[in-house]
Amino acid sequence: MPLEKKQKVFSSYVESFKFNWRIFTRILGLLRPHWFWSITTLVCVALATGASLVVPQLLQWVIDVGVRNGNLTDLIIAAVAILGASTLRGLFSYGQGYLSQAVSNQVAYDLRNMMYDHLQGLSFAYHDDSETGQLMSRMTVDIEAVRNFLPFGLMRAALALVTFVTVAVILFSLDWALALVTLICVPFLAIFTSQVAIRIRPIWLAVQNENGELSTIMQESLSGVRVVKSFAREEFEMEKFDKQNQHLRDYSLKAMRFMAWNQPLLVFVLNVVTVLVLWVGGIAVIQHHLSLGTMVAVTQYALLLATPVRTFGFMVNWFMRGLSGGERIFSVLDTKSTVTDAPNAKELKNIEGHVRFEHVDFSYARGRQILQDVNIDAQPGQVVALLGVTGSGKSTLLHLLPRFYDVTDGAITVDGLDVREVTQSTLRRNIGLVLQDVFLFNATIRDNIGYGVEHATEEQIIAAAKVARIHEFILSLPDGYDTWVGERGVTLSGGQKQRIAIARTLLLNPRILVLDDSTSSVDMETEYLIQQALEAVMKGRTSFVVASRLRTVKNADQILVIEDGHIVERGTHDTLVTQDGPYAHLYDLQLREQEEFEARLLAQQVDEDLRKSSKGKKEACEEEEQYPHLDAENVEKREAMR
Ligand SMILES: Nc1ncnc2c1ncn2[C@@H]1O[C@H](COP(=O)(O)OP(=O)(O)OP(=O)(O)O)[C@@H](O)[C@H]1O
Repeated sequence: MPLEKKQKVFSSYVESFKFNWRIFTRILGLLRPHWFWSITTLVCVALATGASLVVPQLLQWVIDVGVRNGNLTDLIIAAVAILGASTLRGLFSYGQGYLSQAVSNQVAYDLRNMMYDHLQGLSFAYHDDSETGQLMSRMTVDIEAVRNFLPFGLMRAALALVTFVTVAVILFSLDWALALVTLICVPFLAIFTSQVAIRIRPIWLAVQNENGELSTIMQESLSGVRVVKSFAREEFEMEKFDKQNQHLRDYSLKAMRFMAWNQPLLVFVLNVVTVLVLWVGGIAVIQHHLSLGTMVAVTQYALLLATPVRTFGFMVNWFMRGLSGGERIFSVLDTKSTVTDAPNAKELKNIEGHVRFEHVDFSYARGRQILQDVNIDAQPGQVVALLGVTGSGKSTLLHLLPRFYDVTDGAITVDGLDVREVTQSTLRRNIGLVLQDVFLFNATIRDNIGYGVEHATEEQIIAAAKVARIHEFILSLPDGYDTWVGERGVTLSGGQKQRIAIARTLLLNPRILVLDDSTSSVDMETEYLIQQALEAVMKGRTSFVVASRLRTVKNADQILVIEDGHIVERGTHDTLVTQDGPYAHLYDLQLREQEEFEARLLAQQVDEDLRKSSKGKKEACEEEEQYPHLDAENVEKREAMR
């Protein structure tokens, strides 16, 4: 190999060693809170090793002194001492086994919490880029690898080290020549093990990555099972899964093949050492250079090395697996959230709800500019409706207010305070959100409505459900508020989920409301009910509403028309509808049909009521009370249609 290449290989080994060392010391750092039990475990390791090392010494003594002198008392003393040492060894081994498992389970518990808390704290931008399956595999498979690293990797390594060092010292004190013969395997083991460790590490990392990929595929196809089935793509999904499964199997087999070579080779080396000890020691005994007791003791010590040597391969395996798991875990833990609380972040309390967007620009991490020079001044209690074609940036704009993402330029203020200067928790507590994708937890309806408010009372939950017009429906279910909604609320219709989400937000009683198309999947009648409720709820609260429904737009204090990230028009319905601008265009395109449909629907309902009624005039008056949302314009239209 040319010198330059050799240097390259060497420096890559050094780099890999440094990297592994860093991960190793970080894993060791996880033991810091459990230092007492970790040290107790090490003491148990040392004592168990000590107890087992006494036995060959006793054997030497009983052969060389007791047997030679024919002293039965010596034999009895040796037997009792050996039994005692064995009992102590058993007890300390139990302590070491139990404590190392207890400590490692505690570390795994801490890691799971650290990872979960960290993931909860990471911004939307991180979650946009990461795969759920990979994160889940880090939370399970990788943490398990670190958990096993401690008892099977670290403790065994400690045991092996203590045994090697002590046996070496004792052997040299007994007979230096035999000691050299016995320990001849050590340099071989050191080189061999480091080679195995360096090669097996990337294989384990690949196994763990493939595992994450497999989890991602599984998670995606299970949560998207309806799409898979509706497109009859089961075969495709099965093949995709099988392919990934094959990758995982192949990498696992590669790792196992490596380890399978490792084990017999180590045992072979051990057997060669035993034969050498018997050969060299036997000749020395025959030539009277060595006592029989010493030779038996040396053979026993060589055998004592057998256990750590035999499990060396196993230990290296767990060691490297733990390091790969640690690397994947720390890469998540080291990720800094792009949205964090400022060091002196203030609490946002008792706000009025004056919201301003000042020259706001925004683009997602890797992409074009989505919002440009957005200016909004929403006075406390105002309703701001956002209108625009799909992809124009309405949801993005709403996501900036609770700091799901930070603006790229400009500022957003609440009561004059920049949202980046207040704590995220108090900011979000003041903003009630009903997002486009309604997400319900796999819990009861009561738990879902009460999600945002700790210790919400039954009365509060029912009151919110009533306002969101979902109470009657909930009562019609056999289990009422105790009905389990299934994963993501799968047992409910889109409209029912939305109303539960609205109730959940109402319970928060926020000063600022953000409603992203929250009534898009409800029928007209339900929408009226919800909108009536929301209008009452919006009173006194600053509200930002993505409007795809007529009533929201008409009643808004400000309508903002967004086109390709710019606000291109603003005003009220009455002013904008008369201008020949984008609003009038969008209104014609999206809303006029709704208006006419509504008017027709109402006219039909009223006609039906009148037909059914024997007291026509009286019914007509009642009808006005029944549909308070019927504005003058609709009444005119209805009359005209009649
Ligand atoms: N997490 C994201 N990462 C990168 N780009 C995104 C992300 N979310 C949205 N976008 C892009 O930003 C632009 C605006 O999207 P946004 O969801 O704000 O539009 P919208 O007006 O709310 O659309 P719709 O009415 O369909 O909900 C789109 O081009 C979209 O592709």
